[in-house]
Amino acid sequence: MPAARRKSKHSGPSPARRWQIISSAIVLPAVLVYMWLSNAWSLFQFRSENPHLLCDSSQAERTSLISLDPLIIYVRDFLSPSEISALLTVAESHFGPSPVYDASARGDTRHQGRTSSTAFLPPSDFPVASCILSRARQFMGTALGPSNTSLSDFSVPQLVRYGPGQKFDVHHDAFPQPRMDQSAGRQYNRMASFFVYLEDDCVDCETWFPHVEPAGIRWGPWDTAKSNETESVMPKSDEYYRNERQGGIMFPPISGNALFWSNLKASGQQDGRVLHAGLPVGEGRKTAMNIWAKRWF
Ligand SMILES: O=C(O)CCC(=O)C(=O)O
Ligand SMILES: [Fe+2]
Repeated sequence: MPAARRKSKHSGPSPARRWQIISSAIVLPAVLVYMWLSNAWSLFQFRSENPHLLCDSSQAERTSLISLDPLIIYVRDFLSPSEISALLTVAESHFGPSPVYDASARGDTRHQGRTSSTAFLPPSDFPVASCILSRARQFMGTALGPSNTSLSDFSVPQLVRYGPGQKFDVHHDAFPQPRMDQSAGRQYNRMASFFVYLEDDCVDCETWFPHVEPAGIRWGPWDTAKSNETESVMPKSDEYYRNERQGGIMFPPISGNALFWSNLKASGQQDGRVLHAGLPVGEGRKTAMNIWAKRWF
C-alpha cells in the first residue's frame, strides 16, 4: 500500500476530538435553543397571567395631592360603606345645633354662619369612632410629633349634617389662638383637619376653598369673565374637584372620601390660605365627619 494512502487512513480526528466537534455543533446549540425556549415559555406564562402587562388597576393610588403649600390631600375610600353605616347609626340620636368657637367668650356658641347639626362621638363611648381616629393617626405618620401619643391628640370627632339651605360660611378650623384642653391641662390648636364625606345625596353642597388654586387646574372660560360656565377639571370618572367661578376649588361630597389639610403655619399661627366653607345645600342631605389633630403648645 502506498505510503500516502496509509497515512490518510489514520489522519482523521481522534474519538475525543470528534466528540468535541459533535458537542459544539449539536449540544451547545441545543442548550441555547432550550434556554431560549424556556425563557420564551416563562414570558408567555407571565403574559397569559397578566394579559395587559400594565399596572394592576386594583393598585390605584388612593391619595392625591391637591396642593403642596398649603398641604391639601384628597383621600379616596377613607371609610368603608360598613363604617359609614355604623357611624350614621350610632350618631343618629345625638344630633344637635352645630357649635362655633367664640374666641372672645373662650367657648362654643351658636352662630348664624353655621346652621348645620352636629353629633359628638367621643371615642371612649363609640368604638367605631375610636378605630377611625386610629386610622387618622396612621395617616398622619410622624407628622403628629413626639408629644402626640394618644387618641386625646384628636378633638372629639363630630358628625355634621346639612339639610336644604344649611351651610357653614367661610371659616378657619384652627382657633385664632391656642385653646385650653381642660382634661390635659395644656393648650392646643387644630393642626390638621380631616373632612370625611358620609352622605352625599345632595345638590349644591360642595366644600369650597376660596384661596386654593392648585397648579394643575385648567381654569374655565369664566376666568376671563366672558362666560358663566364652570368647566370640569377632571375626567368624569374621577371628578372629585372642580374649579369655582369666584376662584378657589370646590369638592363635591363623595361618600367615603376624605379631604385632609394642614391648618397651621410652622409658627403655629392660622394659615389663612385654608379658609373654607360648606356651601348652602340646595336639595337633599349632606353628612360628613370632622376629625381634628391637635398640636400641643
Ligand atoms: O360642610 C363642609 O363642606 C365643610 C364643613 C367644615 O368645614 C367644618 O365643619 O369645619
Ligand atoms: Fe371647617
